[in-house]
Amino acid sequence: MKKYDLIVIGSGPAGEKAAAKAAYFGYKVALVEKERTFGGAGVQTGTLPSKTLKETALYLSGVYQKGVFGVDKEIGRETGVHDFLYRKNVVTNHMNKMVKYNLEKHGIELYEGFASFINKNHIKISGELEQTIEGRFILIATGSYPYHPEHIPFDNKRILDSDTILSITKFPKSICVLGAGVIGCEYATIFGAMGVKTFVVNDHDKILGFLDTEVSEALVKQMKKNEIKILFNNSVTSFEIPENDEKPLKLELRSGQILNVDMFLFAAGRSGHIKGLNCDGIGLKTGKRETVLVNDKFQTNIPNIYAVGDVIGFPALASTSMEQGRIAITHMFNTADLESLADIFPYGIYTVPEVSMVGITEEQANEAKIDFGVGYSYYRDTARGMIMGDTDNGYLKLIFDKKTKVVLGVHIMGYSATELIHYGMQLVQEKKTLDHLIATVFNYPTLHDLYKYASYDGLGNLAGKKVKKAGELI
Ligand SMILES: Cc1cc2nc3c(=O)[nH]c(=O)nc-3n(C[C@H](O)[C@H](O)[C@H](O)COP(=O)(O)OP(=O)(O)OC[C@H]3O[C@@H](n4cnc5c(N)ncnc54)[C@H](O)[C@@H]3O)c2cc1C
Ligand SMILES: NC(=O)c1ccc[n+]([C@@H]2O[C@H](COP(=O)([O-])OP(=O)(O)OC[C@H]3O[C@@H](n4cnc5c(N)ncnc54)[C@H](O)[C@@H]3O)[C@@H](O)[C@H]2O)c1
Repeated sequence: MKKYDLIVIGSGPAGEKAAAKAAYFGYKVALVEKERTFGGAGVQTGTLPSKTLKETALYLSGVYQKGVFGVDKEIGRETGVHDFLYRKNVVTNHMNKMVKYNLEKHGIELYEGFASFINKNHIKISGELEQTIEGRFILIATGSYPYHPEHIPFDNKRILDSDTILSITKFPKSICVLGAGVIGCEYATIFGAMGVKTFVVNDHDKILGFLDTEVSEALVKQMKKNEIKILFNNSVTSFEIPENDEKPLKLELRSGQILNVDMFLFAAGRSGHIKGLNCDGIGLKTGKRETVLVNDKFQTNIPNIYAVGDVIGFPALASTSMEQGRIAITHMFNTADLESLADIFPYGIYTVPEVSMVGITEEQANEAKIDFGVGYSYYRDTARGMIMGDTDNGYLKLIFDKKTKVVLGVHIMGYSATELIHYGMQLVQEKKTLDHLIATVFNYPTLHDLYKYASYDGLGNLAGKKVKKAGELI
């Protein structure tokens, strides 16, 4: 039987980065992946496919060219599902090879098959070739899958989840998205940009519940402007699927309304991938929504078994999953480098328009009884925003401590928000002040001016010279 220092289960962002780090430090590593492809939800079904589809939708619809040239680009009649999925397939295939190359380059031994625990050191691999391998340490990085409530008749054709939406063979004229979390909002705005009549059904009165409420409301306004209809405090209670695919699905809502749409996308949560691992059999503690319970070192209740990524639940991001993988290796092998996950990290929502945030929201500042001020700046008021012809009512909002003027939170809605946020993250991490910000020179014209003018606005607020109304949007 082959013996390893470490066996990693899963080749998603968490498993790949952990395996590569352990191998880099000279340990003998095996990685087991149940699929023929590498990269998990990060590469195959989640992060990169959806981000590529967003870019494709922007390109095909010319959303951002409208603001510059003032013309609506009609999505060509001939634009079909093939064009829509083409670039996604190119990116996925390329990144699949990149992950495999990275694992092989580090000398990691790859096993194809389904892994399950025999005991705390032995993993059975089921597949074409059944075998058992032994590991001093085991890392569970099995990710998550779309949760399937019983009352939803998924058929992989028209009633879909975020995995099966990637294999559509026909473009819908209309779609209902259930859930206004990250997946729901991102896909709703992708389909909205493609000119698909889009409905979002959410069981709360707020989309993307963790966002600063003002920003969440600003995104709702933009979605409505892009003709996406959001049905709040509602849900889908029953489904009627006609035999003839040309006829619409009939969805009954909790409110009693009926939606007749071509397609339905479930985007209301995911569960951890622990089925078949035999966690109970070896006494591994698990939690809600099929997650594995870990301590702050990502160690389970069985000391040589660690778990990272989506399978441990929140925050369930590719960005944080990779770091968790690297940190788990630090603790297994005492590499003494990366000890813990940064407590300040950004959220990037790849909607149209993008939204990104770091640090605290107004609601959190109120809850913590912080005496805070706010400062706003709008894309359209910057030279770069004017050149771009901002069509998103994009803006940046700073939240700062009134006494010290230290920046506590940055919130951006608009073009490239997920890129622009990183400067804001540095400000929050390093506790920089508004004075520091206005003394900083940026390239001109760039969108970084947003930071400078939000600072001036904040300082104006402090001095009682407010000229803009808070949260003002066209
Ligand atoms: C639609 C969508 C969009 C997203 N967008 C973003 C984004 O923009 N930014 C971001 O940071 N995050 C995003 N995420 C989240 C991100 O994809 C996940 O957080 C990330 O992929 C988790 O990484 P992981 O390695 O834990 O798991 P996964 O990527 O799910 O990988 C787990 C791997 O383990 C394998 N596996 C499972 N069980 C076994 C077993 N028993 N034996 C062998 N192999 C097994 C699976 O086949 C899979 O390859 C998105 C997710 C979705 C669904
Ligand atoms: N850009 C990103 O970083 C990104 C993108 C996509 C996904 N992800 C990750 O994937 C995870 C899962 O995302 P998600 O959007 O599926 O889940 P989620 O839990 O974030 O959102 C689910 C939404 O659906 C609503 N909902 C739940 N049940 C409902 C029902 N029966 N009827 C109506 N509405 C209902 C919830 O109120 C919530 O708003 C996220 O936690 C996130 O970490 C990240």
